[in-house]
Amino acid sequence: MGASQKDFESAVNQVKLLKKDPGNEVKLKLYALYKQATEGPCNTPKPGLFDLINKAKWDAWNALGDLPKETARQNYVDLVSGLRSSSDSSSQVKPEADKKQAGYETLVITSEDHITKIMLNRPAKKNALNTQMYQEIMLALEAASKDDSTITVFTGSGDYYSSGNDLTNFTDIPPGGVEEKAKNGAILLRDFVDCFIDFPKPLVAVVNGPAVGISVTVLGLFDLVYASDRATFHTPFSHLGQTPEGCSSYTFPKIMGLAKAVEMLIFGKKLTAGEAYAQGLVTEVFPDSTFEKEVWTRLKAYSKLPRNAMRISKQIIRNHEKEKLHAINAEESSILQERWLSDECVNAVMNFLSQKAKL
Ligand SMILES: CCCCC/C=C/C(=O)SCCNC(=O)CCNC(=O)[C@H](O)C(C)(C)COP(=O)(O)OP(=O)(O)OC[C@H]1O[C@@H](n2cnc3c(N)ncnc32)[C@H](O)[C@@H]1OP(=O)(O)O
Repeated sequence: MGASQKDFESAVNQVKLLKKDPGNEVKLKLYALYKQATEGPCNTPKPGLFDLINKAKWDAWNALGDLPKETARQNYVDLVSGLRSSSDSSSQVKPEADKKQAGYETLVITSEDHITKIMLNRPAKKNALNTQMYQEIMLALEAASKDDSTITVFTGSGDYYSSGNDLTNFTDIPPGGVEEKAKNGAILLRDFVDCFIDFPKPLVAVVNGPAVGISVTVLGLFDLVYASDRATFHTPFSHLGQTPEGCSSYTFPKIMGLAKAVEMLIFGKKLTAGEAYAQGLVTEVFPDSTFEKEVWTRLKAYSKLPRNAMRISKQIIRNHEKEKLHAINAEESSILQERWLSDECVNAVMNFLSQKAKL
């Protein structure tokens, strides 16, 4: 028998009493199930691109399609019951969690010296970007665009900057099947890259180690890229049956010339930090032993420069390309939507996952 209206109302009240913040992804699920259970299928207009929070909520609700109200009610009650037991058994907060700005699970965000630092924080997975991390980065960029920092910095925790798209993202197939998965992936990719195209303040990448895939391609949209001499830059798209994203099909030829861009984007040549510097993708390379110290000293000095002058200069430098970049992003995302359904891509991802499977 399904959950009664009383069970549902009691679950709604229990959510307010949870000891531990369940994180954005779970909150979105709760929101979507609540709306579906009380109002049925999503019936409101899609919020605008920059209304990130309401758009994330709308996407979550809309993704439930025609799920019956009774099933949504039951799923809501089950989800809350799971949260209650995990909240009760883990009320001892880990020290690491204390440091993180509330609401983020895959990032550590700090603000100091007028610098907002967004640190990718899944070191055990080489900071691979899972769906939650893409969403949290979009929220973090929106918040950073409005806070009182002058510059925003991305970096990675652990030995990698980022290993790119989390290939296990491909395994979580929704009820609508692989076509729906590919469609959702293309929407996520497009929204994600749009946030970088539109980011109004100077954006800096502190590339502390190897970078792969989308963590490399979006560097073409950053204003400064500082790299440790341990960093490498790798875009193995053909190996994965995939194609370039992050506007790199446009920015890379522009930055490094067609020949070198082709070597990276079609043939998957991995660049050292020195090579990436020589080709204009990296602003400056530092010895790993002094990387953090040198880079942060530099950035702290830059962060004292007048905020508005920097923002307006960025606008002048970047604005005339914005429309073009949005169009390129849309095109790259829609090509990838097709690619993700191809045998070439499916086989490459299966190959990675089966090699890594602990059998
Ligand atoms: C929705 C938007 C989509 C946008 C399109 C984006 C495209 C891209 O970004 S394409 C690039 C995708 N990335 C890759 O192909 C890299 C895959 N990973 C690797 O090749 C290797 O893991 C490595 C070279 C990055 C590191 O190798 P190694 O030093 O041997 O370390 P491990 O392989 O043992 O990694 C430790 C741990 O992390 C997991 N992991 C690392 N990267 C990924 C990843 N990209 N996706 C999923 N999982 C990843 C790895 O599986 C290990 O996990 P455990 O076995 O559970 O410890």
